[in-house]
Amino acid sequence: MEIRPTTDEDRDVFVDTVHAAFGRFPETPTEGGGLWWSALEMDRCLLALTADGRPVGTAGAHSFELTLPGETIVPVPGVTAVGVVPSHRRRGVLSAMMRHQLAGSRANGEFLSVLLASEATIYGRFGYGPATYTQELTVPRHRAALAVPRAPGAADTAATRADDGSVEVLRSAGCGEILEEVYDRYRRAQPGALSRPHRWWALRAGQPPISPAPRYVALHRDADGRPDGYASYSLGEPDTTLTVDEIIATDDAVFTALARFVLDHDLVTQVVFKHVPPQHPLRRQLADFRAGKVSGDMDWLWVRLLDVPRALTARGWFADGELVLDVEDPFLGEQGRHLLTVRDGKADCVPTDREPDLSLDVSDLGSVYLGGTAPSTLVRAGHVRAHSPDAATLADTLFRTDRAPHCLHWF
Ligand SMILES: CC(=O)SCCNC(=O)CCNC(=O)[C@H](O)C(C)(C)COP(=O)(O)OP(=O)(O)OC[C@H]1O[C@@H](n2cnc3c(N)ncnc32)[C@H](O)[C@@H]1OP(=O)(O)O
Repeated sequence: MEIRPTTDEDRDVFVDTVHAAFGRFPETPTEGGGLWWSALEMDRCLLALTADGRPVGTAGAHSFELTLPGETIVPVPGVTAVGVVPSHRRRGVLSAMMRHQLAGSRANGEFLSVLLASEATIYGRFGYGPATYTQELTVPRHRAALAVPRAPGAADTAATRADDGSVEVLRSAGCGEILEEVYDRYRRAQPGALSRPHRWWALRAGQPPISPAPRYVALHRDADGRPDGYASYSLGEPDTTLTVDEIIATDDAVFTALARFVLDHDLVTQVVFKHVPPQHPLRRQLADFRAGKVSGDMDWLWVRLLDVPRALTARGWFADGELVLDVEDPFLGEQGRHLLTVRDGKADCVPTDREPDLSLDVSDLGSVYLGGTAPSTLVRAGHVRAHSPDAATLADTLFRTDRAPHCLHWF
């Protein structure tokens, strides 16, 4: 078995092999499928070949930026197009490609790696843990009224003040540059969010509103006319349903204005919001709390740490304290005991021989890293070992973030 990086000349054979692994035939370019492949960075893709040169496995990576808690922005490989053809599975082809890819990412100086998992059972063994979650919310229109904010003075807070901006309906085909700019501003402030490289928008490679699939876009502008949010949506699938691909908003009031816009839409019986952060206040804003039904709930971004001290010192922290973490990385055959010291929002992380507070697998550290999973949940699940009664509470306090992570970029 040979694993080698690809070049532009390999694009067709790479794409063909991915399709064979997923049991699909190539999509026609009119559906946007062909465009999606055009965004692949062939110098970041790998092909696994048999001794006689037949391609049997693929793995790729996009060069993204990830926003960490504290609004630090770091480069990450977004692992994608992973597949092994059915005739060659369970012989270690993926394991060999993962090893190759992780070594390559480290050589690039990347200290985190991220992916979206087709199955939740695949990537834990390679050190990835689910780190962000997303929900689909379905709201019948006849129960969609929003409540009047109850808090004294609520009319003046950023989240609930009356909207002094405006909404204009456009078509996604004609406003890509505006969406790109708004998305970029949003993702820089949202922990867990990934960049959408300019190339993607220019190639229209991705899911709506990036792809050429026809979409309406409700574009929100502030009182000065500057775009500060949008909702990309389609009508009528199924009949009389308005489906929101994504609401991108630079603050809560803009999100509310856009939610109000789609919930008020005529000739619609229900609104499906495809991506709502699990802790989002939208359900609380409905006058009828039960009107917002969680119709989908899943993990989204999986995170793997490639360099524990660098990763822990890169993110922002919101409580002072000390914690000793004993981290096992069985896939890479590594183990390290780290003293994490947080003061004034910054962490120091050094090797130590002090007794650990927590013993954990690197995949579980990936799960808690962005603040989307409390360490105590993994202690209660039996995956992380707390060495004292207070250790889990201390870890919860330290890893907690000012804003829950969320990612809705598909790749
Ligand atoms: C980021 C992305 O692109 S997600 C897309 C992932 N791709 C797919 O889902 C396409 C369909 N599936 C496939 O192509 C293949 O089954 C793959 C890529 C998931 C696995 O490839 P393989 O070469 O069979 O994996 P490999 O032989 O290295 O398996 C390593 C270990 O993982 C386990 N494993 C592999 N796939 C799975 C799975 N789908 N579910 C559970 N365990 C799995 C194997 O049993 C093996 O365990 P062991 O070490 O205890 O024996």
